[in-house]
Amino acid sequence: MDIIPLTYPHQLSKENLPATVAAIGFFDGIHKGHQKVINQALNIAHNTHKQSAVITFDPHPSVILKGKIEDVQYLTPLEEKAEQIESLGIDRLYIIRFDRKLSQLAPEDFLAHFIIGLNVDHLVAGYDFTFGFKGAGNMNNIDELLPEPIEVTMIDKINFKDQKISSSRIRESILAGKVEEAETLLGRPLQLTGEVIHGDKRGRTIGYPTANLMLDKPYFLPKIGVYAVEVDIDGNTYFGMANLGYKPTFSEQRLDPKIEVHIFDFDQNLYGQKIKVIWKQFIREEVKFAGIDQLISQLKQDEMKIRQYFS
Ligand SMILES: Cc1cc2nc3c(=O)[nH]c(=O)nc-3n(C[C@H](O)[C@H](O)[C@H](O)COP(=O)(O)O)c2cc1C
Ligand SMILES: Nc1ncnc2c1ncn2[C@@H]1O[C@H](COP(=O)(O)OP(=O)(O)O)[C@@H](O)[C@H]1O
Repeated sequence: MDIIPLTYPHQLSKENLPATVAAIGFFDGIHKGHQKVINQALNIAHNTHKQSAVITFDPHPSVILKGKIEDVQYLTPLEEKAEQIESLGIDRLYIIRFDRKLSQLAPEDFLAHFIIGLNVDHLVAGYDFTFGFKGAGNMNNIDELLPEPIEVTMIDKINFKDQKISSSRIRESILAGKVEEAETLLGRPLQLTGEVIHGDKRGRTIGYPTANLMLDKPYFLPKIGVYAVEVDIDGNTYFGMANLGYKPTFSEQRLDPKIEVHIFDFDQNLYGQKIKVIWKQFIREEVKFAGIDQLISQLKQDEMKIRQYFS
């Protein structure tokens, strides 16, 4: 997949670009609804022997329009968004820099410059996609705003349990620890990868060694607590129990939560290895124990409960 960052104005000329079917949207999370839009563009491109593209924006418009500093918590930060889009099989990804100048572009100029100007002759978007100054362009008036006619395909909203699948709904699910619901809405497992680093070497002394992770990129983390997890090591899947938190029994810091996982029926050195952790179910809140014996007896209960969950 070619990744092409664009600003307004860009210097590309239509004549040098292939006829393209493009899906457009912010697409944070690349969830099931987004996948439907992108897959529709892919199918049309395949059937009409054209190139496929995704057109997206960075940063999120709210950063510019609502003056939020760049601390929007993305479900898929740009790098992961690009990876997800690539995995769907898209040929090129245009990333339009969303700045003040872009936000002031009239809807018809947006289409002329970023749709017609990129040789897009078939555009696919969700029913609620808006574009141009004050979001005045939308899927109802797009035909009148296009400087020349092209095909436009609108994808209806998709629901889960009578509610629209949206990035904000998924964010809420994850923050509430509802990781199985997030998996359903995302249409893929909620997971992260990191390198196993050294901890305090306490785990082995209490019968529960834990692989401590240094994450390889920023992730949208679930609620603090203990989870049943699947662990992927070199393509092999194991079951385990993870703690996402601060180890309040041993530490006072509350700023930077850490992830560690005890893998069932496993006894190998993992330091320096990359492992993948897939969140399966929230088990309990993290607590500050009076001492190490209370922690151990709770870990035994967690293990029983989680082994049962997986059996
Ligand atoms: C399943 C699981 C649950 C845990 N729950 C708690 C907890 O509720 N409170 C806490 O202070 N630490 C908790 N821990 C963290 C342990 O304190 C930690 O694994 C232990 O101190 C070993 O740390 P080390 O890997 O740095 O040696 C949990 C760890 C695991 C694997
Ligand atoms: N079942 C297991 N689950 C997790 N790590 C294990 C397991 N068995 C062995 N290990 C190894 O032990 C290390 C964790 O032991 P621990 O005493 O908790 O040390 P640390 O505090 O450095 O994480 C892991 O990084 C890994 O290399």
